[in-house]
Amino acid sequence: MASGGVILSNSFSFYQKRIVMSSRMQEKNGGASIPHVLSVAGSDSGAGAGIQADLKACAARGVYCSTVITSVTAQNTVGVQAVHAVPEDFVAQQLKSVLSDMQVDVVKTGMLPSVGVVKVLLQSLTEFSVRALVVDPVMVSTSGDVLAGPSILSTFREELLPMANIVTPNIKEASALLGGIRLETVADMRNAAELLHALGPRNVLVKGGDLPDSLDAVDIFFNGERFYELRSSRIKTRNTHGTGCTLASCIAAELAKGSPMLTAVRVAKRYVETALEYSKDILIGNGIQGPFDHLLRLKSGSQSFHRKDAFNPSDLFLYAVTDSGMNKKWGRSMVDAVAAAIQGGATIVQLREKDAETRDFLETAKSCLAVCRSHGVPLLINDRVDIALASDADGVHVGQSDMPASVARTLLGPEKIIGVSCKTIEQAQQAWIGGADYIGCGGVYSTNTKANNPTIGLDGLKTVCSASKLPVVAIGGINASNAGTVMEMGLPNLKGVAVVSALFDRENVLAETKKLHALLMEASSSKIQ
Ligand SMILES: Cc1ncc(COP(=O)(O)OP(=O)(O)O)c(N)n1
Ligand SMILES: Cc1nc(C(=O)O)sc1CCOP(=O)(O)O
Ligand SMILES: [Mg+2]
Repeated sequence: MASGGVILSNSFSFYQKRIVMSSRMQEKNGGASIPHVLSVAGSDSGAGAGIQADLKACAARGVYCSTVITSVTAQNTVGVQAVHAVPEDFVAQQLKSVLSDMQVDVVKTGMLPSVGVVKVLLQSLTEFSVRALVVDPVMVSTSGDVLAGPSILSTFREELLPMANIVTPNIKEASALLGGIRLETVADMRNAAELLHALGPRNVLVKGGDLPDSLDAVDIFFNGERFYELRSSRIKTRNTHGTGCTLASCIAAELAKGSPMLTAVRVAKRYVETALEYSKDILIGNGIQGPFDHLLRLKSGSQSFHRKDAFNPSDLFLYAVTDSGMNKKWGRSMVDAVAAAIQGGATIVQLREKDAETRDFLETAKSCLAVCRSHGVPLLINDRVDIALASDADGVHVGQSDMPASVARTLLGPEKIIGVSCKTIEQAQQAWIGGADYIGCGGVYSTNTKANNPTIGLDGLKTVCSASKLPVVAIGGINASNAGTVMEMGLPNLKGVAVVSALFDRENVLAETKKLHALLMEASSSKIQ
């Protein structure tokens, strides 16, 4: 065992052993190994910190996380109400169960409530080799509750820190580990990092989040040779419960993936910053310090998260597809055009901006989204999955030469809407397999809006509709004079019509949309399914 770290993290012998082991396992089980962090920490019933935060952080970073629970806390956003320590021999049993069976890359520690638990852990680490040990020296919760008594300090200093590849104290913890020295400035933090490093860990990260009077959050990273001042903007939010656990877990996760230490720290900091920014307004619990959202999904005000159904096929009834050329020609902005279409009865909108600069497209998408959201009308983006993601639009529409639906689904997740253009039964089948929500089928009639677009006619539409497992919207040359005919055919799965020029290559978008809407209502009153 190398001193000052569990095992040489870049040791050739480790990698050799790992490769041999994993290829043997792969031969045996036909599987691939994935980076693995073992979290040895306490449970937080409020799930903002502790084991629960570690699991979420590792999941968010794409790393497997196993757990050894050292203590069970009754805890919420107000504070820690009770602590129940897990017996030391049972902590030992959990360690053995995990380490004897699974190839753990990195061990990350959080709440270690007794000297006995630290010793049990150290014993396990001599029996089972891992690549790195990340020590988050949890002593006081963010609410101020004491989670590890002073008796443990000397064990931390003398036995645990010398084994650590990195230790990540906040200012209070760094001060406690160093016998109560005052830490009030960045210079004090540098000094503390150096003193802590002398205790044996290979790297030290002193977190300055609690440093008074600083505009940005400064952390000091010291690797024994160089100091790094890692600065990030201070995010104003009550939702900071669990940031320490998360940061340490994220460092462990990046190390498990093979990153060098400084990279792992930088990535972890950026991840925590992003998560805090993303969840700065969410409200969970009534206490002064709330949890944040590791998976960046609960963003306050995000209508898409709260949407009950990801997609309602009847939204395809009157599908307005924009065209910037047409709107420019008639001297109106995209947002005004979309607002008028919605007012006239459009039930779904697609932004089809073929020539827009990316930045302009994104801004337009955001503005149109605000209008659509305020009316409960879904907004899809034509072709550009990146714009859909960046604007948080409700989904995308892709064609046969765009990104495949299955890839778009992977990128957008299960809740977004995906539409695919199909002219044949095979394409419709493929769209269904790829995870699309609906298909656009055309050109039903010839069109000047899309160049070189083969017309499949009403017969082609009928063929695809009859075979489709997905709802269908008809497109191509549809206007007030033929929409009734299309809908009155009563084709299976046909839910509506998608229209560009009949709405937007007109002077009065509102009036044209109203007219088409009324026609569709009439035609569908007996026919639409
Ligand atoms: C509802 C709807 N159906 C079909 C299309 C056409 O998509 P695609 O084939 O990708 O062609 P472009 O629109 O990208 O030129 C559509 N946009 N919407
Ligand atoms: C964008 C588009 N896709 C089509 C397809 O057949 O897949 S036809 C088309 C253009 C539709 O415009 P208009 O309503 O002005 O005819
Ligand atoms: Mg396309």
